[in-house]
Amino acid sequence: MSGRTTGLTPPEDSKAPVRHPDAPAPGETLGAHYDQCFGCGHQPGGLGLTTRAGEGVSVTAEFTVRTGHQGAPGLAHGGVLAAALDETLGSLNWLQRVIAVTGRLETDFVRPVPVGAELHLEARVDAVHGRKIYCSATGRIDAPDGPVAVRAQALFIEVRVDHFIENGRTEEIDAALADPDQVRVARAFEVNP
Ligand SMILES: CCCCCCCCCCCCCC(=O)SCCNC(=O)CCNC(=O)[C@H](O)C(C)(C)COP(=O)(O)OP(=O)(O)OC[C@H]1O[C@@H](n2cnc3c(N)ncnc32)[C@H](O)[C@@H]1OP(=O)(O)O
Repeated sequence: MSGRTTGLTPPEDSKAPVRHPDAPAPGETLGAHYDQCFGCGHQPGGLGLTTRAGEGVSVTAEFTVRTGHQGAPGLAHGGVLAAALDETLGSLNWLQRVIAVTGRLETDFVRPVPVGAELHLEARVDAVHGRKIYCSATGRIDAPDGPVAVRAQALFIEVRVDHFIENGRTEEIDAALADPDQVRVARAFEVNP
């Protein structure tokens, strides 16, 4: 394998990640950050990922590959697997109480994942440098210690809630801002909203 790109290598003066004191306890299920989210929301075509807080700044998640997730016959689409990794990595936001979005996501597809398989994902923050959050994730087939199917290295960039307000379609942003549950979730992510 060719190894990491420089964009995913934490600078030498990076800091160790810090779990926020108000982060959900290890084992606690993390809710959806947005009900319409393809990854963690509750919509028929989505992944319906269930994520739990882990130790330190880590999370675990599972999702079952369904027929609507196919690329080749009987196998999960690579983009769906990358989305599952991306979503699991995004859930690390809950433990740091920051809002961060994916800047770069590098994925290794190690094994094909059949329809019906349950993908067990684990993600952690490796290092933080200013707004840059360096993290990694692994997806295993059918058990937390099952064969590795996918791996990812990622760089998330911390943003303010304005990132969504300024860039999202007005219709959905207005609905989100009018929804007290959504505002509560945004505040749970952001230390200084
Ligand atoms: C109301 C809703 C509330 C709930 C919300 C919860 C949402 C959670 C969602 C989770 C859902 C799941 C997750 C999802 O799916 S998130 C959805 C997918 N991601 C996006 O849509 C992000 C699109 N990109 C952007 O908006 C901007 O490019 C961002 C914000 C990322 C940076 O633009 P910004 O202008 O702000 O910053 P900057 O350009 O000065 O860069 C800053 C630093 O970062 C470095 N850099 C940047 N990119 C890369 C790269 N590709 N490789 C290597 N390095 C990169 C850059 O060199 C610089 O470094 P340095 O010079 O400082 O050393």
